[in-house]
Amino acid sequence: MKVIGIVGMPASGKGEASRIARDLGIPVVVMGDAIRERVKEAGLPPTDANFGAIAGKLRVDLGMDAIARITIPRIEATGAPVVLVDGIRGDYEVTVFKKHFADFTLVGIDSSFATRYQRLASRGRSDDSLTPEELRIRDRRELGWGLGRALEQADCRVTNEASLEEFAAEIRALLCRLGGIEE
Ligand SMILES: Nc1ncnc2c1ncn2[C@@H]1O[C@H](COP(=O)(O)OP(=O)(O)OP(=O)(O)O)[C@@H](O)[C@H]1O
Repeated sequence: MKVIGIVGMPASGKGEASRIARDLGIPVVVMGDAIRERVKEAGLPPTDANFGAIAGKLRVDLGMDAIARITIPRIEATGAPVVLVDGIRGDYEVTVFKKHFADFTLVGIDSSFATRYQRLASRGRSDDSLTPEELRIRDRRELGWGLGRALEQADCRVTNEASLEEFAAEIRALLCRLGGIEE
């Protein structure tokens, strides 16, 4: 099984990369879904603060790599030859995946703060930050989990500063190459 991990700052384009993977027939396992399910089970509203609190608690209770360990069976359950994992937030998680999957490639996505803020403001998901200060807080929280160190471990980097079409074409070509899929 080939496993491709996607890592990037909030609103850098990970979700778009996942959508392109699905279009190519590559199943996508979103690490945040395990958190979303737990927030729902706890009867809490789906806010950024609640996702952060539950994710933080899992890491305190079960270790910094808890969410990666919870995600491994979900990846294996797809039984697919190539799987994309979205939502890596820390270097501990990268270590878990590298150790568990012999063929693991980490793709880093780079977008500037200004670009991410602009895109987030127009996305309007229930947990989207709407002020620059809130995005700064989200960035700091994720960097605190080791996101910067995870990005440094990326096997390849894609910049997402131009149009969605350009980004999509670059991601599609990369996923085909990594997954051994004909374009
Ligand atoms: N190159 C681009 N041009 C225009 N819009 C883009 C581009 N890349 C991403 N977007 C849009 O920016 C928003 C954020 O992108 P996306 O949801 O993929 O980020 P993310 O990294 O998954 O975010 P999060 O970390 O919050 O889950 C989305 O509405 C997406 O459609």
